Amino acid sequence: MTPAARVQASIEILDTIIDKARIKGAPADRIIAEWARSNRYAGSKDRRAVRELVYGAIRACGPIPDTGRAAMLRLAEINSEIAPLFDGSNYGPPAIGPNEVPAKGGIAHSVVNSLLAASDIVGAEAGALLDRAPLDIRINTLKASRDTLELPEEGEELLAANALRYPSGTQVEQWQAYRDGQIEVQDHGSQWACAAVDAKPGETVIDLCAGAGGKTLALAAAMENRGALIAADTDKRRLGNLPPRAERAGAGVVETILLDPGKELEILADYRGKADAVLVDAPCSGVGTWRRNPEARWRLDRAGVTDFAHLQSRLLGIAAQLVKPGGRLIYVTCSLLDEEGLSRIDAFLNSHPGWQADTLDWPIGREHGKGRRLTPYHDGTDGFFIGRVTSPA
Ligand SMILES: C[S@@+](CC[C@H](N)C(=O)[O-])C[C@H]1O[C@@H](n2cnc3c(N)ncnc32)[C@H](O)[C@@H]1O
Repeated sequence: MTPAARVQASIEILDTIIDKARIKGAPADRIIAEWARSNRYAGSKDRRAVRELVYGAIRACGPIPDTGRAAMLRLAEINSEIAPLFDGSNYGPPAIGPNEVPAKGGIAHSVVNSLLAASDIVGAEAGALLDRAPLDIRINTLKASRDTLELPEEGEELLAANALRYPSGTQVEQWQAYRDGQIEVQDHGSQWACAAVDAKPGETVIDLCAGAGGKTLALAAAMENRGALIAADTDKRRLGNLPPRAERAGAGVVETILLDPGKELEILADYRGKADAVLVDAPCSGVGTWRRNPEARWRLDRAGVTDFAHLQSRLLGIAAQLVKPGGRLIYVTCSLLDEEGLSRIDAFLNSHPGWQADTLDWPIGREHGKGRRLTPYHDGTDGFFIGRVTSPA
C-alpha cells in the first residue's frame, strides 16, 4: 500500500469505529482486526501503519468526530507528515478542500470533561489518560523466578514484586518464556490491585468479575496453587478464555463458574460466608484504560456512569455475602471517576455496619477517600481506584 492508501484505509476504518461507538457496538481493536482479515493484500507493515494512524487520530480527537476524514484531518494538524498524503492519488484520500474543518481536539466531550474535573482529573492528569501505555509483564512465580528467568530483552524493574516494563509494542507474545507461561502481560497497576487481595496459599478466594482471568492468574501465583480460587463472570466468551490461559500459566487451582446476571448468589450459594477474600474487579466506564482504548471515551455518557455505579454497588453487596467473618473484600475499578470509585466504597460502608476500610500503605499511588488511586500521570500505570474492606469478625 502507498502511504496515501494507508491514510484512506484508516479514514474508512475510523468511519466504522465512529458509527459503532455511537451505538456502543464493536470496539476499535475488533474493527481494525476485521479490516486486516478482509484485506489480505495489506502486509504486516501496512497493518502496523494503519493501526498507528487510526489510534493516532482517535487520540487526537476529543469529542466524537463527525467522520473518519475529519478525525484524520485533526491528526494532520499535529502531524505534519499527514496533510501531503491527502493527494488525490489512486486509493489515496482526495485533496483537502478550502472549507474542510478538522474534528475538535481535547480530552473528551464536555459532559465527560466535567465528570473528570469533579474527580480532580484535570490538566496533566487528564492529558496522560491519552498517552501510549508501555508494556508491563508479570513474572509467573508458578513457573519462573525473577532471579533466574532469562528474557530476550532487559526490562525496567518496577515496584511490584514481579513486574517488568518494556516499550509499547514489544512483541513479548513471541518470546518462548511467554509461550511457556513464565510471563504474563499485566499492567503494573493491575499487579498492585492483585497485591491488595493479599491472597495466601490455602485460602478460599473468589474473583467475582474474573473476565478472561488477568487478575485470577496473579492470585493463583500468590496462592502457590493451594486452596480454592473461584473465577466467576457472567460473560461466557470472556470466561471461556480463562482455562487455556490458566493451563499455560500452570494455575491448576483455578475453577471457573459462569454466573447468571441477577442470580449470582444462587449459583455461588456454596461459598456464602466462606471466602477469605473476594475480589470485585467491577465493570466500569474504563476511564483509566483510555491509553489502550482511547475511543472508549466516545462511548461514555452520564447515564452510562450511573448504570455502572448501580451495578458496582450491587456486586459489592453480593461479594459481602460471600466473605466469611473477618474476611476481605477488595474493590477495584479501572475508572478514575469518583462515582465509580471512592463513592462506591463510602456507600458500601454506610450500608454495611461493622465493616472497616483497610489502609493500603504502598510505595505507589495516593490515598483517595477510603482507598488508593493510581493514575497514568502520577504512577505510569493504568488508572485504578483500589479499596479493601474487612468484614466484622
Ligand atoms: C473489569 S472487567 C474484569 C477484568 C478481569 N478481572 C481482568 O483482570 O482481566 C469486569 C467484568 O465484570 C463482568 N461482569 C459484569 N456483570 C457481572 C455480574 N453481574 N457478575 C459477575 N461479573 C460481571 C464482565 O463480564 C467483565 O468481564
